[in-house]
Amino acid sequence: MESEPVNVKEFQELAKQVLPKMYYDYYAGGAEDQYTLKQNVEAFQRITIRPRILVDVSRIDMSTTVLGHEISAPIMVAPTAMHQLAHSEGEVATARGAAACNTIMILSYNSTCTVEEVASSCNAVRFFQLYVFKRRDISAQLVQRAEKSGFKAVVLTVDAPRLGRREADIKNKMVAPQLKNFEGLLSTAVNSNDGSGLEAYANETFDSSLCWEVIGWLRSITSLPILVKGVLTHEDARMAVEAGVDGIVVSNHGARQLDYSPATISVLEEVVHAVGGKVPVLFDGGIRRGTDVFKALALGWKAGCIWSCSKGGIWGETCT
Ligand SMILES: Cc1cc2nc3c(=O)[nH]c(=O)nc-3n(C[C@H](O)[C@H](O)[C@H](O)COP(=O)(O)O)c2cc1C
Ligand SMILES: CC(C)CC(=O)C(=O)O
Repeated sequence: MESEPVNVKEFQELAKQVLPKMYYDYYAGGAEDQYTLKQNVEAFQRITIRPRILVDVSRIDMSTTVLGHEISAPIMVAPTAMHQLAHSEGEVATARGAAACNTIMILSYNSTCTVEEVASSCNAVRFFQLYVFKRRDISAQLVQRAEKSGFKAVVLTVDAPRLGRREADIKNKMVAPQLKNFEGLLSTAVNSNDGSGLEAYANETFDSSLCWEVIGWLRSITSLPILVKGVLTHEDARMAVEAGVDGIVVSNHGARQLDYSPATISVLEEVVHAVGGKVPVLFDGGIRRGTDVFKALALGWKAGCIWSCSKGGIWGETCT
């Protein structure tokens, strides 16, 4: 590319040029036929905007609050694993970026930098994304380390009882590195001769028996607010509210888990309606532009509404 990139698509193209194929495919890919991956973006493209004229827009304030934390715009950093596969500074650099933009970063449980390294690198408000291992003691330790390091919320990912079947990772024999957070606790390194090492790591460690009981368990080990990430139906949204969560993230994990799950923008209204403003609703999947953020906002009427875009490195909230 001759000139500076001007949109997320162009950044993605640059990434393809410079990253090893195994890593690019891991970052960019979805599960199985990648039908939902395509739909996440195309469902946004099908929504058009009905503009109104002669409205004074000379002074715009996009700032908002998420769980009481003020951010400059309804955009935050979604949790994505293993940033050091793309850059040696990894999540520390991402956190600095979030701080510079005055927004919140959600650090992945599977980060390549430790929670302590990220915490000491900048003053960004940070949330901690959690997977629950079969070894709950290890997950508890991580949550408690995050809390001690000043993270402000736990985002529990619930759409990965098993890792999605990502066919590119299987073909590339995707390597799972040793993650520093777990050094001395558990081996995460899988160099697989037989398919995706990442899938082997996840299937070995993630607790596939997880059910609603986990919310009570989490409450018993942390005083941080708890958000549930991976809600796609009104039934589960209501159950999450009843379970006492502090927030809901509408997400299909960037189409990396269950292929043929709906495009997230197509279920946002259903979830927002079911939640009825009781807790904030966050959103991610397919956001690639500011107009996508606007569309998600417009569909999140009457509720605090948050959304994210990992490919563009953004997330956000508004309140109407
Ligand atoms: C490379 C990559 C790694 C991810 N890692 C995690 C993770 O560790 N934990 C998690 O809850 N979600 C993870 N996600 C899902 C994102 O948090 C988010 O739900 C999704 O990427 C949003 O869709 P989008 O990629 O279309 O913006 C990952 C997504 C990508 C692309
Ligand atoms: C290491 C993986 C389990 C992280 C993840 O959630 C993902 O790749 O989507």
